[in-house]
Amino acid sequence: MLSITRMKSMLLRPGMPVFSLRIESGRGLVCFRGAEVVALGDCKPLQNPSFVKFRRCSSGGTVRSSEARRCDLVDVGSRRGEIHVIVGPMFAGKTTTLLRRMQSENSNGRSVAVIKSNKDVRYGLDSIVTHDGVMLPCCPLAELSAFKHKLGHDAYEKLDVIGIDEAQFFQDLYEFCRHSADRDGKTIIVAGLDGDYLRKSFGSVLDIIPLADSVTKLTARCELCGKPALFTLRKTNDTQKELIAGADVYMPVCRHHYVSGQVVIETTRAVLQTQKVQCSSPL
Ligand SMILES: Nc1ncnc2c1ncn2[C@@H]1O[C@H](COP(=O)(O)OP(=O)(O)O)[C@@H](O)[C@H]1O
Ligand SMILES: Cc1cn([C@H]2C[C@H](O)[C@@H](COP(=O)(O)O)O2)c(=O)[nH]c1=O
Ligand SMILES: [Zn+2]
Repeated sequence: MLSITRMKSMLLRPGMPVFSLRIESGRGLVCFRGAEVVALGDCKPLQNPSFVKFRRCSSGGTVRSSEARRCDLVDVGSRRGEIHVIVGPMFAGKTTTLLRRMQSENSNGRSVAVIKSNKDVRYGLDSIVTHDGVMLPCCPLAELSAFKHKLGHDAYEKLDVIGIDEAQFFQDLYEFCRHSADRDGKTIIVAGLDGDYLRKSFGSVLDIIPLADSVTKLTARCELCGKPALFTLRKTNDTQKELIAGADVYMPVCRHHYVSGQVVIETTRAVLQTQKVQCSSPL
């Protein structure tokens, strides 16, 4: 633990690497090397810090003779971050579960916000919408790193819970979840596809499993036999990984019907390819 009193007697020593501290309320002039504070300005005392989070100064580099840097001190000790991941095939209830969890957090008096990828415009842009048509306002983004700036620093500081839908479309998912939970003490609830139509890892969803407090894999109903559906079958011949669509293109299936269905689709694709080659070659 670092008390303000320990900070008083430190003097700047030129040529030292400098970090910065952030405090939740107020701002301070403080520089330190490792856990040693090397200079102190008009800092407000930390409210009973169980520990303070050290971060390298945004300007980085070393301290020149009499220079001090404006930075904040944050007492993150009282806020413990969490990460909860909800995965499964399409139509498994991932968005429904996320939406219900966010409503529950909100009714418990916690401040919540939901983000979704701006790639998903199937049912509208500024709401997350389940396949049943249930909606919740959200912030559509291309990258999660834009969220704090878009929401505003003070509003972000007040947030307790952040929901992320269609997480497979965010390339910066890992770093956003890590920083928001570890550094900022937020509860992050992530909903997304674990696999694409080929049952391959989709985006960074599987990468955040090692960061997670909990992982929930949901199932849908197999459209062909009614058994639990683990996978998403693409009914068309499209082969690109990202194809925004609903039941017109995709259906949830069990393992048996995925394997048999995939065989039918691959055979059809091969036949069509052969016909295309024959049609294009001279007689
Ligand atoms: N084959 C299916 N199995 C399960 N639910 C289905 C199926 N087809 C349509 N649905 C509907 O989809 C809803 C789940 O929608 P949603 O939460 O948006 O799923 P996800 O986000 O996982 O794609 C279910 O409540 C159900 O009404
Ligand atoms: C399997 C698969 C899906 N997608 C797209 C299709 C939808 O727009 C979303 C998933 O929506 P949901 O909330 O899980 O129903 O992802 C894709 O681009 N590629 C795929 O392989
Ligand atoms: Zn089946």
